[in-house]
Amino acid sequence: MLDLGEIRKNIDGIDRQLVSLFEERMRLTSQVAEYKIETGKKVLDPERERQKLEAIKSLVEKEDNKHPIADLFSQIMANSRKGQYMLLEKMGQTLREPYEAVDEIKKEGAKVVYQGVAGAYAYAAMLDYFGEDVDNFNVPTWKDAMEAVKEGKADYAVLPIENSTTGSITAVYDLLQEYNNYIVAEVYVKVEHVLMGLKGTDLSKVTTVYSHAQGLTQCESFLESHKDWQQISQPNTAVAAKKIFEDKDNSHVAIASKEAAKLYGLEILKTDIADEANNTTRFVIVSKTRTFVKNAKKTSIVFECVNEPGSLYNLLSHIIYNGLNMTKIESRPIEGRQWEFRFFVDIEGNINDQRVMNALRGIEEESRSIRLLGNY
Ligand SMILES: O=C(O)C(=O)C[C@]1(C(=O)O)C=C[C@@H](O)C=C1
Repeated sequence: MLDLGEIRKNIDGIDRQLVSLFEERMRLTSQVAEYKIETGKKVLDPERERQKLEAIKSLVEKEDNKHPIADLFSQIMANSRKGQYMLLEKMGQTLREPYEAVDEIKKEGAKVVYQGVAGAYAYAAMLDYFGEDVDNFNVPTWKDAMEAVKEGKADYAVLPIENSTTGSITAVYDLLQEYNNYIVAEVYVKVEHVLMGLKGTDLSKVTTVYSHAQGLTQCESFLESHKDWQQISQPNTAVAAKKIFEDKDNSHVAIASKEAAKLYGLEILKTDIADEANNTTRFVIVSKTRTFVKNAKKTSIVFECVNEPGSLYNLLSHIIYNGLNMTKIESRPIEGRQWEFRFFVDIEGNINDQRVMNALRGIEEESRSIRLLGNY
């Protein structure tokens, strides 16, 4: 009968040797880092790693151990690289481009653009962040909003990026990639649909309800109890509210935001009519300048990795290795390269946080490209 205690004691002895050899190896790779700092040589040396793995595999006696040993040494070298990036960043050898750090994003006198019409949810997000007196204008598309910021016609754009029920707004992610604008803040707006009509509207006399198709779908249960109402969709919820105001017919009602009711002087007939109580949209505030608040807590990046096994895993390992929390990942196809993707990632932390610096450094060195989208 084998003695488990005895076997484990032997394993413990071997592990002690592995740990001490690992530490000795890490000390040597720190010296390599010093050499690389002096000479400007890149940390990642794919040819050396390839040769190393081949050599290691040829050392094993048992064929079955070839794959596990290569796996183990890939990890050891990945960790040695991470240690080297950490040293490089500590020595001030950063690749990060400079930015302006401010106490607060400047809101006074700012000109803001949003997509849609007054009373829409982007409009509510804008008022929420910039205040009621903000100097603003609207444009028909999200791309127009990005363009207005790029051309300096607006200081900031307000764009929806994700909804808690329906997910990411992928077109806006693509625009963040296309334009060299930066995310400087975010705002969460609860999408609270309310029923509105002219002052003194009698619900029992209503014949028609207007809203955006999404608004009608999101209030399905409420509309079930008003089956006799004709449902008519409009380009967006604010247009529906405007229609009630203009048509002056008190048998017509609209489903839109509270802001839309206020804007068109309509009476709120019923609140909380959406099926999903916590329907929230996250909006980003985008600027042309690299100006981030000093106490920013979230870092957004976009990167592309080479199309080979494990490449995404390896890049994300920089986030894990530095103990950071990744709060979001979104993949989008790369135009002109079928079935290749770029990844949008949000991590908790400020870009001045050592751990964030190390992770971004590692991804920068080992990805095909990376861009900092914002720190807010
Ligand atoms: O030899 C080097 O240049 C090192 O930086 C050391 C090491 C390793 O851990 O073996 C780490 C990273 C390189 O990609 C190659 C090898």
